[in-house]
Amino acid sequence: MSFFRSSLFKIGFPILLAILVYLPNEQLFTLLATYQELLNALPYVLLTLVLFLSQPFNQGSTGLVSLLMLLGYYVTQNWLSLPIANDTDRITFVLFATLLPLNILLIHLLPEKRILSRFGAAYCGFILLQFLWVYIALGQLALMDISWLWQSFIKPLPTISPAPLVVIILAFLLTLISALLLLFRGNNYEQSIFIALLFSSVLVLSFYQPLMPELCFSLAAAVLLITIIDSSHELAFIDQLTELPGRRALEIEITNLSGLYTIAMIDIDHFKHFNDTYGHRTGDEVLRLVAQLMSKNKGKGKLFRYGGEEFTVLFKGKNANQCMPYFNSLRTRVAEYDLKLRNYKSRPIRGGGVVLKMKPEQVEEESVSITVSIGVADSLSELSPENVIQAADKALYRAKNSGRNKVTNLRFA
Ligand SMILES: Nc1nc2c(ncn2[C@@H]2O[C@H](COP(=O)(O)OP(=O)(O)OP(=O)(O)O)[C@@H](O)[C@H]2O)c(=O)[nH]1
Repeated sequence: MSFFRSSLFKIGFPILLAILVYLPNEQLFTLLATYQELLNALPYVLLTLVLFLSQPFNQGSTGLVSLLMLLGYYVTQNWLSLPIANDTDRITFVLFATLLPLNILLIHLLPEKRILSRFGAAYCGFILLQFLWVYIALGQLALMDISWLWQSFIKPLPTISPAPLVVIILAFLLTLISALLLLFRGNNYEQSIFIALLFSSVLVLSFYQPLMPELCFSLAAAVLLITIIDSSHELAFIDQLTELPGRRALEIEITNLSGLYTIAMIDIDHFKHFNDTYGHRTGDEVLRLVAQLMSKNKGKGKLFRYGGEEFTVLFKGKNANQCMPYFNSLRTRVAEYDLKLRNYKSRPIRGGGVVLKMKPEQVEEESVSITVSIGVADSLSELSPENVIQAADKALYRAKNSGRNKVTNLRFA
């Protein structure tokens, strides 16, 4: 699951789709041509769906992206019908191919606010102004001889696109910028911007290929839809701090449990003391680190953040006895991990790993060790998953009372 949430996948998957669309495939085009009317309507349907979903799911930027894509698709269907023959058509295409990617990239600078708000109304006004400007500019240009433009620096690429090379390069450059932002910051709305820019660029590059607007806008909308659903799922079920599935995910998981399974409750020892000594922020980093350590050493178990400094591991198809080696090794790995706290008192706030921007001589290092207590129970002696969790909790209590840094199973205690 973490691979599908990685920036690499979020960038790689849309690129793969974009390449597939770009590669000419006669048979596919012939097949799709028979569904022309359906294909014409598909981007409108999908993008409107994304636009509406962005409101309750609080994904304002994705809403803005879908609004721009809707308008972009409308322009391709009504203002840019092929063949693009005269100067006005060409300049319309150049304006479309420049303004759409620029407006999409601009969303990076805007606040993440819902469309149905004063902000959304102001944004719609801003877009309307651009349409007005384009309308007036096109009217003026129609009265002038602008043929010289095509001979000089904005020469269109004759066979593949009505856009000049410089506009195509601009579109891909903006896509690259958004890919880098997505790679280094990884926010969900950045993925929406990247998807829209990528498919707009492919469209600008290959506008003369059959069904390109329909395919590019439909695919962009489909990936946006997946993104919006996935980020809502993430918000609901994934713990933001540790990036592990949270308590709600566990609750849903246990409603589907049956047969043989083992549940372990894992609690970091003396974490209150740790927080009091090193501060809450360092405590957060430690929680994240312990989560990573446990993810690497959980065997085939499924790990959840139960809440606070407590985690849960679920093993399906195994009894407690069979799982004990995993839990013992997990406990040992955490206890043996040499946790280095670097200048924790003056550490700046961070988003991911430990960030230090200090001269080496200013860095103070302190080694601390963290231990965990683990309580284990299985479905062999309990009636329901809730009972198994309660039994694991009791076992954890026993582990704490018998000195901590222990794995306890009440059946064998
Ligand atoms: N930094 C940080 N602290 C948290 C978080 N959630 C819970 N805590 C802290 O975890 C501590 C839990 O303390 P206790 O329940 O008393 O347990 P403990 O100190 O670990 O002691 P034992 O469990 O008995 O070993 C409290 O200080 C909470 O504030 C979190 O997300 N971040």
